[in-house]
Amino acid sequence: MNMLAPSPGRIPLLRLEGIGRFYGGADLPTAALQDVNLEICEGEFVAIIGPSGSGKSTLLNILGLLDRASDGKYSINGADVSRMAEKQRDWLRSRMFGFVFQASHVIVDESSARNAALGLRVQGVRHVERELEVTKALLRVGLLHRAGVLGKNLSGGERQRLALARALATKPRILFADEPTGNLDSVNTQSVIADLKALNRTGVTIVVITHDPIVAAAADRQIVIDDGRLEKPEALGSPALAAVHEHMGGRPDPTEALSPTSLWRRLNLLMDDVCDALASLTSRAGKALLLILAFMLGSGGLVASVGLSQSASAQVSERLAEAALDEVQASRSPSGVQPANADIAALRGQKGKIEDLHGVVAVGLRVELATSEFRPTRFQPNRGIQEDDFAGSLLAVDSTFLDISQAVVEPASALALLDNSFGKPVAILGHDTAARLGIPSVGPGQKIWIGGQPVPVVGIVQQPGRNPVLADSIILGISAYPSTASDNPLFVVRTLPGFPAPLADVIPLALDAAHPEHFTVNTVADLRSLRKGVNNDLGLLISVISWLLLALACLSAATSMYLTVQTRRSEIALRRALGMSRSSIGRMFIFEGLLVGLGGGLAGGALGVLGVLAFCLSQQWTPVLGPEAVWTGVAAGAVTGVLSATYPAIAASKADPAQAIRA
Ligand SMILES: Nc1ncnc2c1ncn2[C@@H]1O[C@H](COP(=O)(O)OP(=O)(O)OP(=O)(O)O)[C@@H](O)[C@H]1O
Repeated sequence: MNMLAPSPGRIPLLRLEGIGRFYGGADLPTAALQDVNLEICEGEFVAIIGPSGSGKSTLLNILGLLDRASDGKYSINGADVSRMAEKQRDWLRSRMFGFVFQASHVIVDESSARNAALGLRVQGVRHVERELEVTKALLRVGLLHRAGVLGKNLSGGERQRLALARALATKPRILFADEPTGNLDSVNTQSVIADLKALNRTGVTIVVITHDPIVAAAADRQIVIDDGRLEKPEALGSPALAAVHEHMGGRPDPTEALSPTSLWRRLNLLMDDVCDALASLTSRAGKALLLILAFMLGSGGLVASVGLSQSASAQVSERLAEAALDEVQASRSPSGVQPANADIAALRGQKGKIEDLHGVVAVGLRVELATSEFRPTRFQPNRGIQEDDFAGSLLAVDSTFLDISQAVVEPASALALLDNSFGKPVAILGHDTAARLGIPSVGPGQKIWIGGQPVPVVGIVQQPGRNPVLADSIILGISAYPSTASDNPLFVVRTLPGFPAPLADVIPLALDAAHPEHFTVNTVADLRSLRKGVNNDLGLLISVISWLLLALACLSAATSMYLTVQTRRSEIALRRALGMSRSSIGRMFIFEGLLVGLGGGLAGGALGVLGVLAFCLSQQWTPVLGPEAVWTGVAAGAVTGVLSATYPAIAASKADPAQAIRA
């Protein structure tokens, strides 16, 4: 039967007056709908039919508040919803409407039960109630046994029934169905028709778009649309309807139901957003893990770098604190007169002058030689053996210098050779250097080459004491060192406790009474300020690198999330269609970013702490890692996670449901 006019005695639930929908610019508009007048009453089963491109989906989208008309007025239960705010339209969709779309939109990575609960979740229904309603709805469409199956593993017919269950669960007043039997065989088609009819018998208004004559015939009324116009335009406001309105005592405003959202409901919705974000991440576990890894590297690097610089700083402080009480270092001022090759006798003379001063315990001598000039090698040069350049320090020292440094040298007898090696140079290796050169212990015939000359290795520094540089040095005896004019000898003076400051003034005078300015004396206090400077520079460098790592993690996560938003367009459209607000969609993605960032931050924090512990253990340092370093890592992960999700979240919340649902 073809009933173009509403049956008398029914309530006009939906009313379109002069509705037009135009696409394209103002200069060349394309009309998808023109001057549509239509009334649909409560409890009706209406089929909208017409050729392809005639405007059926456009009409359904306007009726379902997924799209806004360009012209005319749309009222629901008498209230004009054409200019209604987006939030109120979302609310009406979630409370009054159910949707079954042509492509049987379901969230493919979520279970049937979660899919069926989506509308209830948007309504803010509590979990216990939700489970009950979902069970009832799945039972009704015969899908309860498939409750745990993922959407992607359902057949076309099952997906269509799942979409129906999702709509049924919310107990809608109106069900909009766009080609609900489009992809189904005749058995499934009959089953969907039976479901729709049964639903209609319970009082639900049904508006269905269909090409299928069997579905159209099942409806009470067929509305034919062609080229954007109703084939038989309806006269609005029939006397029968006016009487009904009068009987109802005016037109109830559906917005009356928009009660202020309670705090409890808000919290509930927020928790749901977090659960959605979690579910979405766990259903794409591989991708989520990669993102977490990116944030983990960034924040782990940050925690490790903060911890390592703190530990290194503490290590240096410890050594300086030891030295501060009883050590000064004297050297020629840069402006001082450069002598001809500093001969060893002259140096010993100067050393003696310092030793004679009151408060001096011992004086060590050290000259740093240029490795570029002396080119230390393990094997004889020019014999075709390729060796890396030596990266440590090449020092010429006397035994007192090593004593003052509290270095442990094995064998101890090697120390004496430093001061007198019978005119031939000898070398002691720092233990790192020895390991690198493949000389684990001292033995007959062990030698290295310096300046093209063989130099026997007579000892190994097992512990560098106060002077960590010694571990990575080649130490020559000062008695036979090849002095050059560019050398600047350093006198390291061990003093009685408390004497560094007065000796700092006296030593230059003792060395050259006429020109004390030719000598500079550093107390360890001076070195402290130097250390501070070095630490600041080092800390800055490390934190710049770590923030750079985090920024990269943020960028890669933002790109990945943006791509995810694109692939989830139909899911986003579905959520919007079911009444989820734009802000809720945005929040869901922000929470995804937050969770990924937090996960990465926590894992990175743990990794950073372990890294610092392992490094400090290997260096025999005391690890120093304040809790703020760990929290910085976690907070950095969380903040960058949210930042990375911001643009994708905005893009997701702006998605137009009417457009995306067609995809
Ligand atoms: N976003 C859009 N921009 C431009 N034109 C559009 C847009 N959406 C729909 N149209 C046009 O509006 C007209 C009506 O489209 P609509 O999808 O409503 O038709 P339909 O009857 O549902 O078609 P079908 O049965 O093939 O799904 C068509 O000519 C279509 O090309």
